[in-house]
Parts: sequence; structure tokens; C-alpha cells
Amino acid sequence: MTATTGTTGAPPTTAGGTAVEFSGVTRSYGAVRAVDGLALTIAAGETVALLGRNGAGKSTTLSMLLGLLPPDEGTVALFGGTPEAAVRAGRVGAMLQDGKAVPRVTVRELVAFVAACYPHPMDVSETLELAGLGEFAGRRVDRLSGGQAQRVRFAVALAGNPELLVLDEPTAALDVEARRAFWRSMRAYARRGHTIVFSTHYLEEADEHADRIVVMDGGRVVADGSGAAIKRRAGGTVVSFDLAGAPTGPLPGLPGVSAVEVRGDRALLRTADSDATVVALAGLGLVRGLQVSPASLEDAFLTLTSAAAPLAPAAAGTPATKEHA
Ligand SMILES: Nc1ncnc2c1ncn2[C@@H]1O[C@H](COP(=O)(O)OP(=O)(O)OP(=O)(O)O)[C@@H](O)[C@H]1O
Repeated sequence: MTATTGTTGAPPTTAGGTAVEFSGVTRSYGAVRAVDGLALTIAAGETVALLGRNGAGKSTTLSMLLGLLPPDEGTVALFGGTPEAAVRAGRVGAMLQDGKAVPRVTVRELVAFVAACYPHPMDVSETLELAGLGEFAGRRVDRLSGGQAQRVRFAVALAGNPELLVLDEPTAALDVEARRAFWRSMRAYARRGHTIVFSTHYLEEADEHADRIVVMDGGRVVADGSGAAIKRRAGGTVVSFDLAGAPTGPLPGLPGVSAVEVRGDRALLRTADSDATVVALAGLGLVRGLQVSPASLEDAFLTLTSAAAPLAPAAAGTPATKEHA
């Protein structure tokens, strides 16, 4: 990707190379293993979503990436050096989940102050524009709504014109319109050749805005690839029907079936061969309300993580795979 900027100074651009590298990283809090043997390489210029449920280990991963938390085991490298060195050199901008507003300064003053701390900052007006703060530039930062304050945190992350932008659940407090505007800005920043890592609970956001989705669960990477590749890997087809009191015992053994889930009186079978599954179901007389549909990204996500508690787990014990569409 080529970097084009309309910024002041001469921002360093990362043409190729590795931006982020986790090798065998583990981190526990007491008895809780928040991140468990993480190996992850992110190339410069990639936009990567860390997708996972509450407690999957995303924030802990991002804290280690930023050098805010040391790993118990393993190493984290940014641009081939330590996270601390990359942060000190102004190569990293971060937007974390919390962060208190500084009282009594205006949005523009705050962004200008932060920009001045970096060797190759972005032009302040451009930063405000990109973060959707043009009309609030003169407003005190402690007099903003939750969504506006979130945009200020985005502006602060952008101010240094970082090569690597790290965003922990960046759209959590934003309404639909602000969310759209945020992603537009983020994509514009990514097009300049910068690397972006963001965490999210939202499958659609990950699918729509990232080049690559890293699905975490229980501190581990359970899938890594494009949205399409993840759907392919965990998806296949879902065949569903009304159980009407029929026993579920034979379902996991039907041809093609990789996972079985029961929601109320409905059985959902994930299958790699829907024709064979449907024929077998017909043989058992289980065709009431029969539906055959492609697996959604959400289906894939539920298969890859343990939330669905499938009767016959599809991928239990299999290592995470990496695929690209
Ligand atoms: N400071 C802490 N002390 C003890 N346990 C913690 C601490 N921070 C996180 N944990 C635990 O570590 C695990 C991973 O938490 P983490 O915050 O990294 O997950 P997450 O994917 O970011 O979750 P969320 O989406 O809810 O922010 C969870 O089980 C959490 O309860």
C-alpha cells in the first residue's frame, strides 16, 4: 500500500515489513489465564480486527502490544523492537476503553498539545476533521457527550500521525451515524498505508472494516483470516428443522454434520454436505419446517467460540487455522 498524507512534517511510513509480532505470549491475572500462548504476526499496512466475546483476552493483548503490561512468557515486538521503543519514537497511537477528559481545555488545545509531543504530528485541523470534531474544536473537553468524548480520544490517538493505530472497542459509545463516520475516518487513515489493530464484539464491523479477523476465545486465537475465510472454515451450511420431541441422539452421527445445536424445539445442524444430511433426516422423518441456509458469520463465530455449547463441537481440539479469501 502506498502512503499518501496531507500532513505536516515528514511522517515515517512503513512500506512492507512486520508491524506487530507476538511469539508464545502468555499472561495471567492470578489463576485466570487471560492470554494463552499467543502467536500473531501483523504486517505493516494491515487492518486487523481482534474479535471475541467479553473476557476473550482482547484488551490484555492490546495492553501487551502497547507495552502497558508485560507478558509472563513470550515476547511482543513492534517494528522489530520493543513496544516501549516504538511508543517512545511516536510510532504508535492508541485509543483505549477508558480515559478521563482533561478539564478546562478545549478540544483543539488538547489535540494540539498531544500533537506537539510527537516528532511528525498530523496537522491539528486535519486531525479534528478526520475525527469528526470540526464543529466541536472550541468546546471544552469536559463538556462533551460520551460519543463526542470518544471522538476526542480518537483524535488524540491520531494526533501523532502514528504508523500503528491501536483501538480498543472504538465504537462502543457511538450511535449508528457516529459509528459510520468513525469507520469512514478509520478507513481513510488505513488507506494512507498505516497499520490498524482494533478490538470489537461486533462481527459485522470486523467483517466490513478489517482486512483480517483474528478470533480470540479463552485467551487463544481460534481463527485467523478474512471474514469470508472464517465463514468457510466454520460455516458450511446450516440445516434446521423442528424436533417435535424427537431424540437428538442420532443427529451428530448424520452424514456431513459437524455440529448440532438445539434452540428451543429447533435443531440446527452445521453440515459440509447438506444434500446427504437432508436425505438422512428424511429417512428419520425429521423434515418438519426444514430449512437449508448458508452459515452466517455469526454462525461461524459461535462455532469457533464456545458460546453455542454445541452438542457435537465441530472444531474442538483442532488448532486455529489461517486462511485468506
Ligand atoms: N486486572 C485484572 N485482574 C484480574 N483479571 C482480569 C483483569 N483484567 C482482565 N482480567 C480477566 O482476564 C480475562 C481476559 O480479559 P480481557 O479484558 O483481556 O478480555 P476482553 O476480550 O478485552 O474482554 P471485553 O470484551 O469484556 O473487554 C477475563 O477473564 C478477565 O476477567
